[in-house]
This record gives sequence, C-alpha cells and structure tokens, in this order.
Amino acid sequence: MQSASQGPAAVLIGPPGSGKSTVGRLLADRLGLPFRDTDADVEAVTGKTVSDVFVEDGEERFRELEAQAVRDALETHPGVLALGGGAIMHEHTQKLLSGHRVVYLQVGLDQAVKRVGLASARPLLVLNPRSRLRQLMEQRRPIYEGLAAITVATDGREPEDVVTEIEGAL
Ligand SMILES: Nc1ncnc2c1ncn2[C@@H]1O[C@H](COP(=O)(O)OP(=O)(O)O)[C@@H](O)[C@H]1O
Ligand SMILES: O=C(O)C1=C[C@@H](OP(=O)(O)O)[C@@H](O)[C@H](O)C1
Ligand SMILES: [Mg+2]
Repeated sequence: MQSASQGPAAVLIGPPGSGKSTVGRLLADRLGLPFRDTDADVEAVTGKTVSDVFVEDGEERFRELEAQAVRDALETHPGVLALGGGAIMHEHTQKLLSGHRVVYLQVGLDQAVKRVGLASARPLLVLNPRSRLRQLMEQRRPIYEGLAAITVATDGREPEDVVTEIEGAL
C-alpha cells in the first residue's frame, strides 16, 4: 500500500448499490483497519435512521449532517471510509476529497437496481427506483469520475473480488 501522510486508507464513492458499504467493510477487515460509513455516522449523531432524517428533517438537513460526517472522518479516520452515494454532490466535500485515496465503485443500472432491491430502504429510491437511479447515476457519473484515483468495475463480481482489486491498486 502507498504511504499517506494522513487521512483514510481508502474512501469509497459510487452510486447506491455499487457496494461501498459492503466492500468497504470487507476491505477494512482485509487491511486490519477500522471501517466507517457516513450514513452510520449520521444515524449515530441524530439517533435516527437515514430514512427518518429525510422524512422528518428533509434532504437538505441530511446533506448538512452528511457533509459534517465526511469532514470529520477525512480528518480523523485512519481506516476505510464509505460515503453515501450523494455525498459527492456537496461542493466543499468535492474539494476536501482531492488528494485522498478515492476509490470509485462502478455499477451498471441493471445490477444497481437488483442490489438496491435487496438492501434496506433508501429514501430517494422509494418511488420508481429504476428511473430515479438512472437519473442519479447520469447526473453524478462525471463527478465520480473526476474524483476517482482508482476506478473498479463491480458488475458480475463478488465483493471479495472487488476488494482484491482495490487492495492491489492501493
Ligand atoms: N459485488 C457485489 N455483487 C453482488 N451483490 C453486491 C455486491 N456488492 C454489494 N452487493 C449487495 O448489494 C446491496 C447493496 O450494497 P451496499 O454495500 O449497501 O451498497 P452501497 O453502500 O454502495 O449503496 C447489498 O445487499 C450487498 O450485499
Ligand atoms: O445516493 C444518495 O443520495 C443516498 C445514498 C444512500 O447511501 P448508499 O449510497 O450507501 O446507498 C444514503 O446516503 C441516502 O439514502 C442517500
Ligand atoms: Mg452504503
């Protein structure tokens, strides 16, 4: 692994269903480092689920809390950090990410729809998950690409295999 002066060993970005939370935890285990997920941080700070924060406080408030969680983690977390899929839309977060080991997990629309269907509720994808996902992925793709230091395709691959590729690239 490359040595870094500071910051997380890897920061995972990508759309919902790309596997950031799953692959991030496995990568941290593999590296023997702690794992952190900004969605879990927001839940810990608010004492609510991400869905409840969206419904009760609104998306704007969620984005503020998320940006704060990213800022804290980039300063203090030495392990693997998974961001929520939309965290990179925040302009200050984009600036903060430059210089970090940002790993972009790519996923195609079909796979993302399948994976999200299997996972817990995502408030943005409750209605019309396929068309919402397509819209989010098209809007965000240039940003994910622009921030990525390492890009890994995940379609048709097991999480363990994705982890092995990231480990080799770090
Ligand atoms: N490479 C993969 N192949 C198959 N299923 C996956 C893969 N990566 C993640 N999953 C599954 O997809 C769902 C969403 O994964 P998750 O890690 O929550 O994604 P994200 O955090 O990027 O939204 C979970 O059920 C997870 O087990
Ligand atoms: O893409 C998004 O805007 C979101 C993605 C979710 O995280 P995952 O990408 O881990 O699903 C979560 O932060 C929230 O539901 C909003
Ligand atoms: Mg996640």
